[in-house]
Amino acid sequence: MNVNVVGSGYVGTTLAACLADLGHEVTAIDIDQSVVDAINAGHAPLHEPGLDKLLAEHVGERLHATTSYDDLSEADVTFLAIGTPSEADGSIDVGPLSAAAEMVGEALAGADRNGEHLVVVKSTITPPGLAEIRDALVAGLGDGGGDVGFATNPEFLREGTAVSDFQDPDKIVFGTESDTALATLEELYAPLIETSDSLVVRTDPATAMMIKYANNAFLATKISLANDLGNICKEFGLDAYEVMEAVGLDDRIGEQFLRSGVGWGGSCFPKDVAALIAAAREAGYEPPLLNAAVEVNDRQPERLLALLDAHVDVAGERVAVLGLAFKPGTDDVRNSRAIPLIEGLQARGAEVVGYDPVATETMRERFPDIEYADSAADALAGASGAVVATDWDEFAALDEEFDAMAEAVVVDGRRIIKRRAGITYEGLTW
Ligand SMILES: NC(=O)c1ccc[n+]([C@@H]2O[C@H](COP(=O)([O-])OP(=O)(O)OC[C@H]3O[C@@H](n4cnc5c(N)ncnc54)[C@H](O)[C@@H]3O)[C@@H](O)[C@H]2O)c1
Ligand SMILES: O=c1ccn([C@@H]2O[C@H](COP(=O)(O)OP(=O)(O)O[C@H]3O[C@H](CO)[C@@H](O)[C@H](O)[C@H]3O)[C@@H](O)[C@H]2O)c(=O)[nH]1
Repeated sequence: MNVNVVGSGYVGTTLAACLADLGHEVTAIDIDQSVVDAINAGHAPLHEPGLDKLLAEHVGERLHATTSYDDLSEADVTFLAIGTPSEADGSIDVGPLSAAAEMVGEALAGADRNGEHLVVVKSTITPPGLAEIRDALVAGLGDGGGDVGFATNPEFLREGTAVSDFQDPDKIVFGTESDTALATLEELYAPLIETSDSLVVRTDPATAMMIKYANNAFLATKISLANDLGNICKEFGLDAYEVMEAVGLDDRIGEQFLRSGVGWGGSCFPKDVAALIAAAREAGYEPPLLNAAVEVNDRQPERLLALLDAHVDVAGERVAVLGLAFKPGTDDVRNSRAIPLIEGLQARGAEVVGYDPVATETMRERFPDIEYADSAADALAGASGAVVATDWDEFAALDEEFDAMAEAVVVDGRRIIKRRAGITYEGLTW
Protein backbone atom coordinates (compact mmCIF):
# COMPACT_ATOMS: atom_id res chain seq x y z
CA MET A 1 0.00 0.00 0.00
CA ASN A 2 0.93 3.65 -0.31
CA VAL A 3 1.22 5.34 3.12
CA ASN A 4 2.05 8.77 4.55
CA VAL A 5 3.39 9.18 8.06
CA VAL A 6 3.02 12.77 9.26
CA GLY A 7 5.49 13.54 12.08
CA SER A 8 8.93 11.91 12.16
CA GLY A 9 9.78 11.68 15.84
CA TYR A 10 10.34 8.45 17.79
CA VAL A 11 6.99 7.00 16.76
CA GLY A 12 6.70 8.39 13.23
CA THR A 13 10.21 7.43 12.11
CA THR A 14 9.87 3.94 13.57
CA LEU A 15 6.45 3.52 11.96
CA ALA A 16 7.66 4.79 8.58
CA ALA A 17 10.75 2.58 8.55
CA CYS A 18 8.88 -0.52 9.77
CA LEU A 19 6.00 -0.06 7.28
CA ALA A 20 8.56 0.24 4.46
CA ASP A 21 10.15 -2.93 5.81
CA LEU A 22 6.75 -4.65 5.58
CA GLY A 23 6.76 -3.81 1.86
CA HIS A 24 4.73 -0.59 1.72
CA GLU A 25 5.60 2.62 -0.15
CA VAL A 26 6.05 5.22 2.58
CA THR A 27 6.34 9.00 2.60
CA ALA A 28 7.51 10.50 5.89
CA ILE A 29 6.36 14.11 6.27
CA ASP A 30 7.82 16.47 8.87
CA ILE A 31 7.88 20.26 9.15
CA ASP A 32 11.48 20.16 10.39
CA GLN A 33 13.85 20.27 7.39
CA SER A 34 16.76 18.83 9.42
CA VAL A 35 14.64 15.80 10.34
CA VAL A 36 13.69 15.28 6.68
CA ASP A 37 17.32 15.68 5.55
CA ALA A 38 18.51 13.14 8.12
CA ILE A 39 15.97 10.54 7.03
CA ASN A 40 16.70 11.06 3.33
CA ALA A 41 20.40 10.59 4.14
CA GLY A 42 19.48 7.22 5.68
CA HIS A 43 19.97 8.32 9.30
CA ALA A 44 17.46 8.34 12.13
CA PRO A 45 16.91 11.88 13.48
CA LEU A 46 17.11 10.38 17.00
CA HIS A 47 18.94 7.61 18.83
CA GLU A 48 16.97 4.38 18.46
CA PRO A 49 18.72 1.02 18.07
CA GLY A 50 18.04 -0.68 14.71
CA LEU A 51 16.42 2.36 13.09
CA ASP A 52 19.49 3.51 11.12
CA LYS A 53 19.81 0.04 9.62
CA LEU A 54 16.17 -0.01 8.44
CA LEU A 55 16.41 3.52 7.04
CA ALA A 56 19.63 2.76 5.20
CA GLU A 57 17.91 -0.26 3.65
CA HIS A 58 14.70 1.45 2.52
CA VAL A 59 15.40 5.16 1.97
CA GLY A 60 15.50 5.92 -1.73
CA GLU A 61 13.61 2.69 -2.44
CA ARG A 62 10.30 2.37 -0.62
CA LEU A 63 10.79 5.28 1.79
CA HIS A 64 11.42 8.96 1.36
CA ALA A 65 10.92 12.04 3.52
CA THR A 66 9.61 15.49 2.65
CA THR A 67 8.37 18.69 4.26
CA SER A 68 5.62 18.97 1.63
CA TYR A 69 2.00 17.88 2.00
CA ASP A 70 1.42 18.38 -1.76
CA ASP A 71 1.37 14.73 -2.85
CA LEU A 72 -0.31 13.43 0.28
CA SER A 73 -3.54 12.51 -1.49
CA GLU A 74 -1.75 9.93 -3.68
CA ALA A 75 -1.53 7.53 -0.73
CA ASP A 76 -4.25 5.24 0.66
CA VAL A 77 -3.56 6.00 4.30
CA THR A 78 -2.14 8.91 6.32
CA PHE A 79 -0.93 8.36 9.87
CA LEU A 80 -0.69 11.28 12.30
CA ALA A 81 2.29 10.75 14.62
CA ILE A 82 2.60 14.26 16.04
CA GLY A 83 3.62 15.05 19.63
CA THR A 84 0.90 15.68 22.23
CA PRO A 85 2.84 17.52 24.97
CA SER A 86 1.58 18.37 28.46
CA GLU A 87 0.03 21.68 29.45
CA ALA A 88 0.71 23.09 32.93
CA ASP A 89 -2.46 21.46 34.35
CA GLY A 90 -1.52 18.01 32.98
CA SER A 91 -3.96 18.11 30.08
CA ILE A 92 -2.43 17.68 26.64
CA ASP A 93 -1.78 20.39 24.11
CA VAL A 94 -3.76 19.19 21.11
CA GLY A 95 -2.66 22.23 19.06
CA PRO A 96 0.15 20.63 17.02
CA LEU A 97 -1.88 17.47 16.30
CA SER A 98 -4.94 19.54 15.43
CA ALA A 99 -2.89 21.74 13.10
CA ALA A 100 -1.48 18.68 11.35
CA ALA A 101 -4.97 17.13 11.00
CA GLU A 102 -6.22 20.33 9.39
CA MET A 103 -3.22 20.45 7.04
CA VAL A 104 -3.91 16.84 6.03
CA GLY A 105 -7.57 17.73 5.43
CA GLU A 106 -6.58 20.67 3.22
CA ALA A 107 -4.17 18.49 1.24
CA LEU A 108 -6.86 15.87 0.69
CA ALA A 109 -9.66 18.33 -0.10
CA GLY A 110 -10.81 18.06 -3.67
CA ALA A 111 -7.85 15.91 -4.74
CA ASP A 112 -8.41 12.93 -7.06
CA ARG A 113 -8.30 9.87 -4.89
CA ASN A 114 -8.36 6.16 -5.38
CA GLY A 115 -11.28 5.20 -3.16
CA GLU A 116 -11.42 6.06 0.54
CA HIS A 117 -8.39 7.74 2.09
CA LEU A 118 -8.00 6.73 5.71
CA VAL A 119 -6.59 9.20 8.27
CA VAL A 120 -5.27 7.32 11.30
CA VAL A 121 -4.37 8.95 14.62
CA LYS A 122 -1.23 7.23 15.92
CA SER A 123 -0.50 9.93 18.51
CA THR A 124 -1.76 9.43 22.06
CA ILE A 125 -4.78 11.63 22.68
CA THR A 126 -7.49 11.30 25.31
CA PRO A 127 -10.87 9.96 24.15
CA PRO A 128 -12.59 13.32 24.80
CA GLY A 129 -9.80 15.12 22.87
CA LEU A 130 -10.30 12.98 19.79
CA ALA A 131 -13.33 14.98 18.63
CA GLU A 132 -11.15 18.07 18.26
CA ILE A 133 -8.78 16.23 15.91
CA ARG A 134 -11.65 14.95 13.80
CA ASP A 135 -13.14 18.48 13.70
CA ALA A 136 -9.79 19.88 12.55
CA LEU A 137 -9.59 17.28 9.78
CA VAL A 138 -13.17 18.05 8.70
CA ALA A 139 -12.43 21.80 8.78
CA GLY A 140 -9.43 21.23 6.50
CA LEU A 141 -11.46 19.07 4.14
CA GLY A 142 -14.22 21.65 3.82
CA ASP A 143 -16.70 20.29 1.27
CA GLY A 144 -14.18 17.83 -0.17
CA GLY A 145 -14.22 15.09 2.46
CA GLY A 146 -16.81 12.65 1.22
CA ASP A 147 -14.54 9.63 1.09
CA VAL A 148 -12.11 10.30 3.90
CA GLY A 149 -12.23 7.88 6.83
CA PHE A 150 -11.04 8.44 10.42
CA ALA A 151 -9.47 5.83 12.71
CA THR A 152 -7.10 5.41 15.63
CA ASN A 153 -4.25 2.93 16.01
CA PRO A 154 -2.44 3.65 19.30
CA GLU A 155 1.22 2.74 19.58
CA PHE A 156 2.70 0.68 22.42
CA LEU A 157 6.40 0.73 21.48
CA ARG A 158 9.04 1.58 24.08
CA GLU A 159 11.97 3.85 23.35
CA GLY A 160 15.23 1.95 23.14
CA THR A 161 13.45 -1.13 21.76
CA ALA A 162 11.06 0.67 19.40
CA VAL A 163 11.86 -1.32 16.25
CA SER A 164 11.55 -4.76 17.83
CA ASP A 165 8.45 -3.67 19.79
CA PHE A 166 6.82 -2.52 16.55
CA GLN A 167 7.81 -5.67 14.68
CA ASP A 168 6.66 -8.04 17.39
CA PRO A 169 3.99 -6.34 19.49
CA ASP A 170 1.85 -8.07 22.12
CA LYS A 171 -1.21 -6.51 20.54
CA ILE A 172 -2.30 -4.30 17.67
CA VAL A 173 -5.32 -2.10 18.39
CA PHE A 174 -7.54 -0.86 15.55
CA GLY A 175 -10.08 1.85 16.44
CA THR A 176 -12.36 2.11 13.44
CA GLU A 177 -15.94 3.01 12.65
CA SER A 178 -16.44 1.40 9.24
CA ASP A 179 -15.70 -1.96 7.65
CA THR A 180 -13.71 -0.19 4.93
CA ALA A 181 -11.41 1.46 7.49
CA LEU A 182 -10.89 -1.82 9.35
CA ALA A 183 -10.14 -3.65 6.09
CA THR A 184 -7.56 -0.99 5.16
CA LEU A 185 -5.73 -1.31 8.49
CA GLU A 186 -5.85 -5.10 8.36
CA GLU A 187 -4.37 -5.09 4.86
CA LEU A 188 -1.65 -2.66 5.95
CA TYR A 189 -0.64 -4.73 8.96
CA ALA A 190 -1.25 -8.14 7.30
CA PRO A 191 2.45 -9.08 6.90
CA LEU A 192 3.04 -8.34 10.57
CA ILE A 193 -0.09 -10.08 11.82
CA GLU A 194 0.83 -13.17 9.78
CA THR A 195 4.43 -13.35 11.00
CA SER A 196 4.08 -12.40 14.67
CA ASP A 197 2.01 -13.74 17.57
CA SER A 198 0.32 -10.37 17.95
CA LEU A 199 -3.28 -10.32 19.02
CA VAL A 200 -5.52 -7.92 17.12
CA VAL A 201 -8.06 -5.86 19.06
CA ARG A 202 -10.85 -4.37 16.94
CA THR A 203 -12.85 -1.58 18.54
CA ASP A 204 -14.03 2.01 18.06
CA PRO A 205 -11.59 4.99 17.88
CA ALA A 206 -12.21 6.34 21.41
CA THR A 207 -12.02 2.92 23.13
CA ALA A 208 -8.75 2.24 21.30
CA MET A 209 -7.29 5.41 22.82
CA MET A 210 -8.63 4.52 26.27
CA ILE A 211 -6.85 1.16 25.97
CA LYS A 212 -3.62 3.07 25.36
CA TYR A 213 -4.11 5.30 28.43
CA ALA A 214 -5.23 2.41 30.63
CA ASN A 215 -2.15 0.45 29.54
CA ASN A 216 0.28 3.20 30.52
CA ALA A 217 -1.65 4.10 33.69
CA PHE A 218 -1.50 0.45 34.77
CA LEU A 219 2.24 0.11 34.12
CA ALA A 220 3.12 3.42 35.80
CA THR A 221 0.97 2.53 38.82
CA LYS A 222 2.58 -0.92 38.96
CA ILE A 223 6.03 0.71 39.24
CA SER A 224 4.76 3.19 41.83
CA LEU A 225 3.35 0.35 43.91
CA ALA A 226 6.73 -1.41 43.64
CA ASN A 227 8.34 1.87 44.79
CA ASP A 228 5.89 2.29 47.69
CA LEU A 229 6.56 -1.29 48.81
CA GLY A 230 10.28 -0.75 48.14
CA ASN A 231 10.35 2.29 50.43
CA ILE A 232 8.74 0.18 53.15
CA CYS A 233 11.36 -2.54 52.57
CA LYS A 234 14.14 0.04 52.97
CA GLU A 235 12.66 1.24 56.27
CA PHE A 236 12.48 -2.40 57.44
CA GLY A 237 16.08 -3.04 56.35
CA LEU A 238 14.93 -5.47 53.65
CA ASP A 239 15.76 -5.87 49.96
CA ALA A 240 12.78 -4.92 47.77
CA TYR A 241 14.30 -6.73 44.78
CA GLU A 242 14.32 -10.04 46.62
CA VAL A 243 10.73 -9.43 47.71
CA MET A 244 9.37 -8.32 44.32
CA GLU A 245 11.17 -11.07 42.43
CA ALA A 246 9.17 -13.54 44.48
CA VAL A 247 5.96 -11.51 44.14
CA GLY A 248 6.40 -11.46 40.35
CA LEU A 249 6.36 -15.28 40.23
CA ASP A 250 2.60 -15.07 40.69
CA ASP A 251 1.15 -15.28 37.15
CA ARG A 252 -1.58 -12.85 38.14
CA ILE A 253 1.07 -10.20 38.86
CA GLY A 254 3.87 -10.94 36.38
CA GLU A 255 7.57 -10.23 36.74
CA GLN A 256 7.84 -7.08 34.61
CA PHE A 257 7.77 -3.45 35.75
CA LEU A 258 8.45 -4.28 39.38
CA ARG A 259 11.92 -2.68 39.46
CA SER A 260 11.82 -0.10 42.21
CA GLY A 261 14.09 2.93 42.39
CA VAL A 262 14.08 6.57 41.38
CA GLY A 263 10.82 6.20 39.44
CA TRP A 264 9.33 6.49 35.98
CA GLY A 265 10.23 9.20 33.51
CA GLY A 266 10.13 9.59 29.77
CA SER A 267 7.84 11.20 27.26
CA CYS A 268 4.90 8.89 27.97
CA PHE A 269 4.15 7.72 31.52
CA PRO A 270 4.30 11.18 33.20
CA LYS A 271 2.45 12.87 30.34
CA ASP A 272 -0.16 10.18 29.79
CA VAL A 273 -1.00 9.64 33.47
CA ALA A 274 -1.29 13.42 33.95
CA ALA A 275 -3.49 13.71 30.84
CA LEU A 276 -5.78 10.90 31.97
CA ILE A 277 -6.13 12.48 35.43
CA ALA A 278 -6.86 15.90 33.87
CA ALA A 279 -9.41 14.47 31.42
CA ALA A 280 -11.10 12.43 34.18
CA ARG A 281 -11.22 15.53 36.40
CA GLU A 282 -12.72 17.54 33.54
CA ALA A 283 -15.36 14.81 33.19
CA GLY A 284 -16.16 15.00 36.93
CA TYR A 285 -14.06 12.16 38.42
CA GLU A 286 -10.95 12.60 40.58
CA PRO A 287 -8.93 9.33 40.34
CA PRO A 288 -7.29 8.76 43.77
CA LEU A 289 -5.09 5.83 42.80
CA LEU A 290 -3.57 7.58 39.79
CA ASN A 291 -2.95 10.69 41.89
CA ALA A 292 -1.15 8.52 44.44
CA ALA A 293 0.94 6.85 41.70
CA VAL A 294 2.15 10.30 40.63
CA GLU A 295 2.81 11.36 44.23
CA VAL A 296 4.96 8.30 44.95
CA ASN A 297 6.88 8.89 41.72
CA ASP A 298 7.45 12.56 42.44
CA ARG A 299 8.90 11.79 45.87
CA GLN A 300 11.50 9.19 44.85
CA PRO A 301 14.25 11.60 43.67
CA GLU A 302 14.11 13.55 46.96
CA ARG A 303 14.23 10.25 48.92
CA LEU A 304 17.36 9.35 46.95
CA LEU A 305 19.00 12.71 47.73
CA ALA A 306 18.10 12.35 51.42
CA LEU A 307 20.15 9.13 51.44
CA LEU A 308 23.08 11.07 49.98
CA ASP A 309 22.59 13.84 52.59
CA ALA A 310 22.87 11.22 55.34
CA HIS A 311 26.47 10.53 54.28
CA VAL A 312 27.84 13.76 52.85
CA ASP A 313 27.13 17.51 52.87
CA VAL A 314 27.29 18.22 49.15
CA ALA A 315 27.31 22.05 49.37
CA GLY A 316 30.29 23.24 47.34
CA GLU A 317 31.22 19.62 46.50
CA ARG A 318 31.44 17.91 43.12
CA VAL A 319 28.67 15.32 42.69
CA ALA A 320 28.40 12.95 39.72
CA VAL A 321 25.05 12.14 38.14
CA LEU A 322 25.47 8.84 36.29
CA GLY A 323 22.86 8.54 33.53
CA LEU A 324 20.87 11.42 32.07
CA ALA A 325 18.48 9.64 29.69
CA PHE A 326 15.10 8.60 31.13
CA LYS A 327 16.04 4.96 30.48
CA PRO A 328 18.90 3.09 28.79
CA GLY A 329 19.02 2.81 25.00
CA THR A 330 17.79 6.32 24.23
CA ASP A 331 19.03 9.91 24.13
CA ASP A 332 15.59 11.12 25.26
CA VAL A 333 15.73 13.13 28.50
CA ARG A 334 12.05 14.15 28.59
CA ASN A 335 10.94 13.85 32.23
CA SER A 336 14.13 11.96 33.03
CA ARG A 337 14.53 11.35 36.77
CA ALA A 338 18.00 12.88 36.33
CA ILE A 339 16.28 16.29 36.03
CA PRO A 340 14.86 16.49 39.59
CA LEU A 341 18.11 14.95 40.87
CA ILE A 342 20.18 17.68 39.21
CA GLU A 343 17.77 20.36 40.45
CA GLY A 344 17.90 18.94 43.99
CA LEU A 345 21.70 18.85 43.94
CA GLN A 346 21.86 22.42 42.63
CA ALA A 347 19.47 23.53 45.39
CA ARG A 348 21.97 22.03 47.88
CA GLY A 349 24.81 24.06 46.32
CA ALA A 350 26.56 21.05 44.76
CA GLU A 351 28.71 21.28 41.62
CA VAL A 352 26.99 18.81 39.34
CA VAL A 353 28.83 16.80 36.71
CA GLY A 354 26.66 14.64 34.46
CA TYR A 355 27.57 11.67 32.34
CA ASP A 356 25.54 9.67 29.84
CA PRO A 357 26.73 7.52 26.91
CA VAL A 358 24.31 9.17 24.44
CA ALA A 359 22.12 11.82 26.11
CA THR A 360 24.66 14.54 26.96
CA GLU A 361 23.67 16.84 24.12
CA THR A 362 19.93 16.55 24.77
CA MET A 363 20.45 17.23 28.49
CA ARG A 364 22.75 20.16 27.69
CA GLU A 365 19.71 21.91 26.16
CA ARG A 366 17.95 21.56 29.55
CA PHE A 367 20.97 22.32 31.79
CA PRO A 368 23.49 24.28 29.68
CA ASP A 369 25.60 25.29 32.69
CA ILE A 370 26.47 22.04 34.44
CA GLU A 371 29.65 20.13 33.61
CA TYR A 372 29.38 17.12 31.30
CA ALA A 373 32.00 14.39 31.45
CA ASP A 374 33.06 12.16 28.55
CA SER A 375 33.07 9.03 30.68
CA ALA A 376 31.77 7.76 33.99
CA ALA A 377 35.38 7.65 35.20
CA ASP A 378 35.85 11.36 34.43
CA ALA A 379 32.57 12.22 36.18
CA LEU A 380 33.55 10.26 39.30
CA ALA A 381 37.12 11.62 39.55
CA GLY A 382 37.25 14.01 42.51
CA ALA A 383 33.51 13.72 43.28
CA SER A 384 32.28 13.60 46.87
CA GLY A 385 29.19 11.66 45.90
CA ALA A 386 27.52 9.94 42.95
CA VAL A 387 23.87 9.31 42.20
CA VAL A 388 22.66 6.85 39.56
CA ALA A 389 19.64 7.90 37.52
CA THR A 390 19.76 5.48 34.54
CA ASP A 391 20.53 1.77 34.40
CA TRP A 392 22.96 1.79 31.48
CA ASP A 393 24.74 -1.60 31.30
CA GLU A 394 28.19 0.02 31.35
CA PHE A 395 27.59 1.24 34.93
CA ALA A 396 27.50 -2.37 36.12
CA ALA A 397 31.16 -2.70 35.11
CA LEU A 398 32.34 0.31 37.15
CA ASP A 399 34.88 -0.70 39.78
CA GLU A 400 38.24 1.00 40.41
CA GLU A 401 36.73 4.21 38.93
CA PHE A 402 35.22 4.76 42.39
CA ASP A 403 38.70 4.89 43.94
CA ALA A 404 39.28 8.26 42.23
CA MET A 405 36.37 9.84 44.12
CA ALA A 406 37.14 12.35 46.88
CA GLU A 407 34.52 10.59 49.00
CA ALA A 408 33.19 7.37 47.57
CA VAL A 409 29.51 7.71 48.45
CA VAL A 410 27.25 6.14 45.83
CA VAL A 411 23.46 6.27 45.94
CA ASP A 412 22.02 3.96 43.33
CA GLY A 413 18.53 4.75 42.03
CA ARG A 414 18.50 1.82 39.58
CA ARG A 415 20.29 -1.09 41.30
CA ILE A 416 22.97 -1.22 38.65
CA ILE A 417 26.19 -0.59 40.62
CA LYS A 418 27.86 -3.58 42.25
CA ARG A 419 28.55 -3.16 45.95
CA ARG A 420 32.27 -3.36 46.66
CA ALA A 421 34.68 -2.71 49.46
CA GLY A 422 35.87 0.89 49.63
CA ILE A 423 32.61 2.59 48.69
CA THR A 424 29.70 3.66 50.83
CA TYR A 425 26.82 2.22 48.84
CA GLU A 426 23.15 3.02 49.38
CA GLY A 427 20.33 1.50 47.35
CA LEU A 428 17.10 3.43 47.25
CA THR A 429 14.89 0.47 48.13
CA TRP A 430 17.38 -2.22 49.15
N1 LIG B 1 7.89 8.29 22.17
C1 LIG B 1 7.27 7.15 22.43
O1 LIG B 1 7.87 6.19 22.91
C2 LIG B 1 5.80 6.99 22.15
C3 LIG B 1 5.24 5.70 22.18
C4 LIG B 1 3.87 5.57 21.92
C5 LIG B 1 3.10 6.68 21.65
N2 LIG B 1 3.68 7.92 21.63
C6 LIG B 1 2.83 9.06 21.27
O2 LIG B 1 3.07 9.33 19.88
C7 LIG B 1 3.02 10.75 19.63
C8 LIG B 1 4.32 11.20 19.01
O3 LIG B 1 5.35 11.02 19.94
P1 LIG B 1 6.91 11.18 19.57
O4 LIG B 1 7.68 10.87 20.81
O5 LIG B 1 7.21 10.43 18.32
O6 LIG B 1 6.94 12.76 19.25
P2 LIG B 1 8.19 13.65 18.81
O7 LIG B 1 8.03 14.94 19.50
O8 LIG B 1 9.45 12.86 18.93
O9 LIG B 1 7.96 13.86 17.22
C9 LIG B 1 6.94 14.62 16.66
C10 LIG B 1 7.39 15.10 15.27
O10 LIG B 1 6.29 15.75 14.65
C11 LIG B 1 6.79 16.84 13.88
N3 LIG B 1 5.70 17.77 13.58
C12 LIG B 1 5.09 18.66 14.41
N4 LIG B 1 4.07 19.29 13.76
C13 LIG B 1 4.03 18.79 12.50
C14 LIG B 1 3.21 18.99 11.37
N5 LIG B 1 2.18 19.86 11.38
N6 LIG B 1 3.46 18.29 10.23
C15 LIG B 1 4.48 17.40 10.18
N7 LIG B 1 5.30 17.16 11.23
C16 LIG B 1 5.09 17.83 12.37
C17 LIG B 1 7.91 17.41 14.73
O11 LIG B 1 8.82 18.18 13.96
C18 LIG B 1 8.55 16.11 15.28
O12 LIG B 1 9.60 15.65 14.46
C19 LIG B 1 2.68 11.38 20.98
O13 LIG B 1 1.29 11.55 21.09
C20 LIG B 1 3.16 10.35 21.99
O14 LIG B 1 2.46 10.44 23.21
C21 LIG B 1 5.01 8.09 21.87
O1 LIG C 1 10.32 -1.86 36.43
C1 LIG C 1 10.47 -0.74 35.92
C2 LIG C 1 10.24 -0.47 34.55
C3 LIG C 1 10.41 0.83 34.08
N1 LIG C 1 10.80 1.83 34.93
C4 LIG C 1 10.93 3.21 34.42
O2 LIG C 1 9.74 3.55 33.73
C5 LIG C 1 10.03 4.49 32.69
C6 LIG C 1 9.38 4.06 31.38
O3 LIG C 1 10.02 2.89 30.91
P1 LIG C 1 9.51 2.06 29.64
O4 LIG C 1 8.09 1.76 29.81
O5 LIG C 1 10.43 0.94 29.41
O6 LIG C 1 9.77 3.12 28.47
P2 LIG C 1 8.85 4.02 27.50
O7 LIG C 1 9.61 4.13 26.23
O8 LIG C 1 8.45 5.27 28.21
O9 LIG C 1 7.55 3.14 27.18
C7 LIG C 1 6.29 3.34 27.83
O10 LIG C 1 5.58 4.42 27.22
C8 LIG C 1 5.36 4.25 25.80
C9 LIG C 1 4.71 5.52 25.28
O11 LIG C 1 3.36 5.58 25.55
C10 LIG C 1 4.49 3.03 25.58
O12 LIG C 1 4.24 2.88 24.18
C11 LIG C 1 5.19 1.80 26.16
O13 LIG C 1 4.35 0.65 26.02
C12 LIG C 1 5.47 2.05 27.65
O14 LIG C 1 6.20 0.95 28.21
C13 LIG C 1 11.55 4.61 32.63
O15 LIG C 1 11.96 5.79 33.31
C14 LIG C 1 12.04 3.38 33.38
O16 LIG C 1 13.29 3.58 34.00
C15 LIG C 1 11.01 1.57 36.29
O17 LIG C 1 11.33 2.47 37.06
N2 LIG C 1 10.84 0.29 36.74
